[in-house]
Amino acid sequence: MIDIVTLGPAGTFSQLAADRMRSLPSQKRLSFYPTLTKTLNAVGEAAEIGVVPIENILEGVVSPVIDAFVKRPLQIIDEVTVPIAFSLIANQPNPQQVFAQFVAQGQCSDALERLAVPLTTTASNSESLKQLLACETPAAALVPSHLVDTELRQRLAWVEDEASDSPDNATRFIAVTSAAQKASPYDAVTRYKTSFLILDDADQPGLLVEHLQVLAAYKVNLMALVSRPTGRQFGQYHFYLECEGRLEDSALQAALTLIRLRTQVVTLGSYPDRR
Ligand SMILES: O=C(O)C(=O)C[C@]1(C(=O)O)C=C[C@@H](O)C=C1
Repeated sequence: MIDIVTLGPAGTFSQLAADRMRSLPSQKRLSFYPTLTKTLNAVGEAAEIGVVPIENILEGVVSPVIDAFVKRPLQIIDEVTVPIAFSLIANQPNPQQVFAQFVAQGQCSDALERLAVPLTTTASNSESLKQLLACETPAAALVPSHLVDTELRQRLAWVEDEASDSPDNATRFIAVTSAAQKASPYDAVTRYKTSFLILDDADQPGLLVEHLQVLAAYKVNLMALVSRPTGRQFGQYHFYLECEGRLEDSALQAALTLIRLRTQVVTLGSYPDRR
């Protein structure tokens, strides 16, 4: 039995993602951690694999995950995209506050604006439901629609389904293992992608352009480029990149070797492209 950690409590979209991640065995033991940082810290310690969100189609990258990679690089071994549907629910007719997870707030901004009550930020969407159920004063919560079953509906004052800003809302999740563990073997028919970090330790004019020109010269197709502040000085950034292909591909290898001459590159693994 393989041990997997993800964001809890049970019922998060992260749990759905762990259940749907193709390369993970169906026989697995899932443990839940209260925050994304704690989940990632448990990988390689309490569990072999972690499942975390990396990008939402409306909100962009999940910054705590990218920032955690800068501190401790893990290996991405697989990804899955999960459609995200939210319901806004209330325990009594006139809610005076609303519980909502920090990433979910940005995905349901219209519904929250219409409700116009103070927000209490939670660490996960299941936590928002838990807090609402424990609340005795009139309150609302933004919760995953798959958690609002018939029994819960009967206990609520009202339910607004389709609370996302877009019906196309979706989040991409990744499965990560500690760098010491080996990723699953490659096969010839699967399309792969590779993630890596370029760490800013030599800020100078044109540095990013030069790195991108190297990738272009070797015909490495970029799929994502995200900057995150280093937290040390304004204007200093780390970059998270995704590109087509595997680390073993000679073009990507050559490009990264050249980029490494100028700055620090941290590879985060090659894994199946499940778009
Ligand atoms: O709270 C959850 O249900 C999660 O799985 C976390 C998370 C995230 O942080 O991105 C995942 C998907 C949704 O986009 C919103 C929240």
